[in-house]
Amino acid sequence: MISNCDCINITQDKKTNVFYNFNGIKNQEENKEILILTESNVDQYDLHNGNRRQNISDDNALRENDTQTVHDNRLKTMTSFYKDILISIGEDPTREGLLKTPKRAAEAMLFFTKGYEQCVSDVLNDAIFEEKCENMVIVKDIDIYSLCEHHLVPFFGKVSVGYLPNAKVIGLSKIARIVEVYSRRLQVQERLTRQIAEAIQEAVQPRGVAVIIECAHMCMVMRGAQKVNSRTTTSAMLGVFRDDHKSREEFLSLARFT
Ligand SMILES: Nc1nc2c(ncn2[C@@H]2O[C@H](COP(=O)(O)OP(=O)(O)OP(=O)(O)O)[C@@H](O)[C@H]2O)c(=O)[nH]1
Repeated sequence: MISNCDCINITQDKKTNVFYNFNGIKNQEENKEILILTESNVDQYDLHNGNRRQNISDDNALRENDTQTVHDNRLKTMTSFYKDILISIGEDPTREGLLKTPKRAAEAMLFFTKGYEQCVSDVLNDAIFEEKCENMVIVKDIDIYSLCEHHLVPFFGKVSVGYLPNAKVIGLSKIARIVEVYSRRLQVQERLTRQIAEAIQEAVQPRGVAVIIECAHMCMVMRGAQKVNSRTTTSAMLGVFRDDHKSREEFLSLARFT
């Protein structure tokens, strides 16, 4: 903490040198007032572009350093907001069926966005192995559930990830964990696709990475355009997969996208 005024603390993120302020409830343990990002510092975090978390070595998830007290304060604040939402839609939050709903909804939202609690380097856990493998590795049909950042409603589907190793392989489960870190955040499908590809590229420096995602977006199904059967496919091809159509074809055929 570098300065303190009545109800706002200005804090410096040591990794990025970014200054940001929190408002809210006192954290007794650390004698800091820390609660929730304000609108002004969301820009500083470049949350919309996800730029701050592009680089594994500089990946610093927004809620990664939450203490239990900060987590409890988030939950308390969000519960109160959800109660207001119930009132705003004309409901009675005191009726029996809704008594616990604000807290449940707050817990659910924190779960849906739990990717902010982890960064890629945490989940990798050094599970990178030296291996003389030159053939394509594909992990396919990984289920994903994410939240569209425009409407805060779900999009979900499957992701397939392939890479051509270059003397190093990554623990298979870590591919699924990387997918989880980035999908459990507010997202657009294109950025999610790119972030997964770039994280694997950075982790094992393979000859190429291919990521393909197919999702149904509830913002297009349940509201708006209401196109129930629409699916969105996005891909990110890096290295050999971008330059060599045979490798790309092999990936698409093994991942069953052709
Ligand atoms: N490219 C992209 N667009 C998305 C994604 N998720 C939601 N969107 C789009 O974000 C857009 C937001 O458009 P707006 O016109 O600002 O919002 P809106 O009035 O709710 O739009 P409609 O959905 O057309 O009713 C919509 O076209 C959504 O389909 C995504 O993952 N990728």
